[in-house]
Amino acid sequence: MAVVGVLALQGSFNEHIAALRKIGVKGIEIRKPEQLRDVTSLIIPGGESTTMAKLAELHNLFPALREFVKMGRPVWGTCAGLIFLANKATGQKTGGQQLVGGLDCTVHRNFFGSQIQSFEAELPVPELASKEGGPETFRGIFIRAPAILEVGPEVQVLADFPVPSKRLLGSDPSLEDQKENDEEESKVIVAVRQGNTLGTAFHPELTADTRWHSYFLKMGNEITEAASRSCVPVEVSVCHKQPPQNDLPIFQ
Ligand SMILES: NC(=O)CC[C@H](N)C(=O)O
Repeated sequence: MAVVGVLALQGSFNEHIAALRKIGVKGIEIRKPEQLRDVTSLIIPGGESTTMAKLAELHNLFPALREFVKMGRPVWGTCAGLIFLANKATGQKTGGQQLVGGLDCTVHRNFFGSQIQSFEAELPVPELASKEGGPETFRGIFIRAPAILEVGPEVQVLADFPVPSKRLLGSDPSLEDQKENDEEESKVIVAVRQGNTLGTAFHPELTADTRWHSYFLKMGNEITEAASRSCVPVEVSVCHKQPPQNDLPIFQ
């Protein structure tokens, strides 16, 4: 049986563990570097990335987290976790914060505004639906969420979200004069994959739809199978044919 580590310094780690339990997978809380040895994949949850980074520093977790990503183990960052995994973050607090890195993208913190501007949206998720079945869209819960503004060539975009073009002007000074863009729509990226690294700007663990969790688990299977045919693959056989219920919160 797969054992997934969930970084448990702060934020929605319990909700991720509950979502994993729903698909029959054990999630264990990670608070110390040596605990990473016991898991084959890792989820870095949402929360508050500056606080989480300070706690990770305090527990000397950054070198072990970077090593884990470098080894090609599957790692998924949601929201603040996505910020952790980005190679570059903008909109940080004064003094910045340490990042784990590994995901070739630029993430803008709090892109959609403050806590009260948090929102939910149905996101088209073609790759997720083709691999996991179920509805063509996924209900994204964005809580003071970041957005991905740039990705490198090896990054696969799994979901994006429309925003007014002028919303992006502040992030690219060369666009300042394009006032005619006022009514136009652009897109920001909200879910990506690069090899075994997955990032979502929203919170799948706060919905009843476990497709991102099973998608992530299968990323683990892909490398396990490649590394050793003798390993027992993770069983993830969840039926997603019915549209998921909106039954927040799922944490039990
Ligand atoms: N829901 C979240 O994880 C929010 C992330 C938060 N805005 C940060 O910068 O850390």
